[in-house]
Amino acid sequence: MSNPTSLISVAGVSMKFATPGGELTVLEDIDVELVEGEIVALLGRSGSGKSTLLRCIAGLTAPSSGTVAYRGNRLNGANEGTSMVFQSFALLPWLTVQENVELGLEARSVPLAERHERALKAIDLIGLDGFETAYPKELSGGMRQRVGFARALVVEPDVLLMDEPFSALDVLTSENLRGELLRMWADGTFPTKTALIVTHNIEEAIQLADRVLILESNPGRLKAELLIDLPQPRDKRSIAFEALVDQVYEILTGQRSPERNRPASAAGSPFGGTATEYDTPLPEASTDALGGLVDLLAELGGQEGLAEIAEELRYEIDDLLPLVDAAQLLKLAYPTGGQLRLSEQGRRFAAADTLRAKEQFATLALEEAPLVRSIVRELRKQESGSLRAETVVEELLRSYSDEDARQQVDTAIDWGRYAELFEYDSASDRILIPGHRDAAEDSGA
Ligand SMILES: Nc1ncnc2c1ncn2[C@@H]1O[C@H](COP(=O)(O)OP(=O)(O)OP(=O)(O)O)[C@@H](O)[C@H]1O
Repeated sequence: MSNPTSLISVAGVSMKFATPGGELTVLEDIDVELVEGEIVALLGRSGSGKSTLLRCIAGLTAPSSGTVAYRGNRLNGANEGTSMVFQSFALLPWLTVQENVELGLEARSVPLAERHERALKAIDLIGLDGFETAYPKELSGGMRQRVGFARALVVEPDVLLMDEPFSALDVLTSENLRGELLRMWADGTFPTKTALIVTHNIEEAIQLADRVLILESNPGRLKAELLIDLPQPRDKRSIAFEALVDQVYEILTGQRSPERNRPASAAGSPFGGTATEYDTPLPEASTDALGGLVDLLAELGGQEGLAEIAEELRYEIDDLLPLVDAAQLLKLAYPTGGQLRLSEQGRRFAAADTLRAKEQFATLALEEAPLVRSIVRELRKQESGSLRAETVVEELLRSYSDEDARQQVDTAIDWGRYAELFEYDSASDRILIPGHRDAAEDSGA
């Protein structure tokens, strides 16, 4: 049997962006080969660089280093062999369904009559006949995304690129659309040779793909590749499917590097702390949700599969994994083999009354959460016993984006308030040592 034709070759691709603190490496040394006849899923946490890699493959962004080639030819601009389906549908509201679908062909200078004919065929294929003259606002989310698919497929691309195409749809609609696409793929009517789908939904990746590529974050590196050789249609309740889901959770929660991908030029840490403090970001987890997770685990006997927890809570990985990271950082629980297990600390925390739980949390936060510790230390140095939250954000801008820096401070405030290590006055945006509210109001510093 001859080897399948290689359509896309990504070799040594890295991507860096400039930030106020220096360069941020988003993708590092990625090698990916897409061959004819396969569906590949690219899975990773939010911010791991999935969309950036997809944009490099589409030729919409040039990598900082490395190459992307289509059928052996290195890209130098848009990749003519691909078309894209977006999470947000990206339809033009003033054009009808048919006109939106024809757009893809217009960009490739296809004559008018042929455009009409091919658009009607794509509309028919994707189950949109009857809606040719409708405007996007008249359509449900599912129908709008069908237009997104028809517009991408009308050019009959060698490689269909999909950026979380189902994540804006409700569960039933996305299930239905995924099922239809798989049926077309199986009976050979799907007019593309290969498909690459970006997703953060583990079950979706395993349901659709022949191969799942897992990207790790900070920086985005290829962490693992899983071959999924289950026959289609795949039964999500089967033991083999569930075992694969557990395996992905295990990979995603596996030994994470404590070193943050901080910009190369950044040095030092907030308020003169150590480099390690600077490099350990707080996971975006509220104390409420963290307490809820620990309680749930305790109710379940101290251990449960991450997939089962996600299902129970109806959480996506981007909801659950920051909580798991926070529980792990604070030594309340730890992931092992796709399961989450309470530690002795975690058991005590779950069993404690509110006051004791807060005291325990305060000790853990001071020991394990560097930013909380830095803030407490800095507050003690201030005569007013208070500090502008924005000052902390500014310190963090040396190594985080604006949004991430504010999120770090918001999380630290939530943790510190719950632990009663400090208070926060939203009107003045000041963090205060408990009991120093009046002093801060007087000083105005
Ligand atoms: N043009 C840019 N300039 C600076 N930083 C950028 C730029 N584009 C992306 N980033 C950063 O690169 C990182 C990866 O972004 P990307 O959108 O590729 O991740 P993702 O895995 O697709 O995330 P999500 O699942 O949230 O969409 C993020 O931290 C993002 O802020």
